[in-house]
Amino acid sequence: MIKLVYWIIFFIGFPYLIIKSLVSLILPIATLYFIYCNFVAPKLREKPESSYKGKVVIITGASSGIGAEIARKYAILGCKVAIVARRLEQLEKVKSNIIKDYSRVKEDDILVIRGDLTIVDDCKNMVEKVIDKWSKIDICIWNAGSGSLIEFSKLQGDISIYRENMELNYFSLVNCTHLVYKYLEQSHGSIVVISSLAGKFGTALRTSYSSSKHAVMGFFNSLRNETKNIQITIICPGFILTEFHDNLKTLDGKQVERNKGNFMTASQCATEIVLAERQGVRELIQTAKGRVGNYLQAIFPELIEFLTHKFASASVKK
Ligand SMILES: NC(=O)c1ccc[n+]([C@@H]2O[C@H](COP(=O)([O-])OP(=O)(O)OC[C@H]3O[C@@H](n4cnc5c(N)ncnc54)[C@H](O)[C@@H]3O)[C@@H](O)[C@H]2O)c1
Repeated sequence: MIKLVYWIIFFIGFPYLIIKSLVSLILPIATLYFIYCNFVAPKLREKPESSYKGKVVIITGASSGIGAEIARKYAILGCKVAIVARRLEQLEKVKSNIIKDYSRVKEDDILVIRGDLTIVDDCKNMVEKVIDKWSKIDICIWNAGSGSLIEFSKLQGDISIYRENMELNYFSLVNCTHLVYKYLEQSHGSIVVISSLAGKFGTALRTSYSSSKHAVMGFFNSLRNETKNIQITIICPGFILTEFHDNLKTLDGKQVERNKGNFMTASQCATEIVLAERQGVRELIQTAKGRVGNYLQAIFPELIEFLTHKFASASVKK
């Protein structure tokens, strides 16, 4: 009988005590670490608004949506802003609206550059123009991007949409980063990459878009390890109210109908992006569901796959 009691203490009592003390030690430490990393450290790192005066910022895809709003935020901070996209008229409109709304932003503070970022010479021209005008580059916001919704099994022997997504969402960023690298090293500057939740999770209909955003995140997460002088911030927005959804490429070329009721505004999205850059955040996932999903994915990938599959089946049907 006494032996049995010893055995119970040995096999249940001791493990119980060890686990309990570990939990009571590890849980508070993990919670404090989480709070420090997510709330305290970013505040401590936050660059003051005044340090942005005169900084040179390049923003790609600034003719609409998130890019246009980011341009506005940096211009208000007193930066010199180069806005880049293919549609010159739209870019001029973005520029004149900013100048009209904020009298302290002058004509000379915003440089409009027309360019298709999938064309290497256009990217070179973009960098040359900025250096000619302001002789330095401090922040690059790689925002231009396009999406697609494709059911893989319906492809008819043509993967051109995959190449187009990759060309703009991945290769153009690699090329532009290569071109600005030495300037950013000199200025100890920043790169902000607008990825997507699709860069963190794979979901149905997004084999093309999601792979291009996964690729770009892989590139910048690796590059971060090669440089000490350049800050790299990756942004993963959820659904944002922009033209992006009207321009999604589909196999039949038709537009996709969407209920946009709960989409975040481009202005809110841009405010969070600029703050993330100021606070030196390495990765910002812009929705609560996305943040929880990201933690769960590391521990229970099957659960996330089950959930994404469930939601995706509904969207494939639609
Ligand atoms: N809107 C969303 O729900 C959402 C969600 C997650 C991620 N994103 C990402 O945010 C970024 C900005 O998208 P948005 O929502 O503002 O959409 P948007 O369509 O308003 O903006 C895209 C911008 O990229 C420009 N662009 C497209 N192709 C180009 C090219 N070849 N050369 C130069 N410029 C080009 C467009 O002219 C436009 O200015 C994209 O990278 C997109 O993948 C958007």
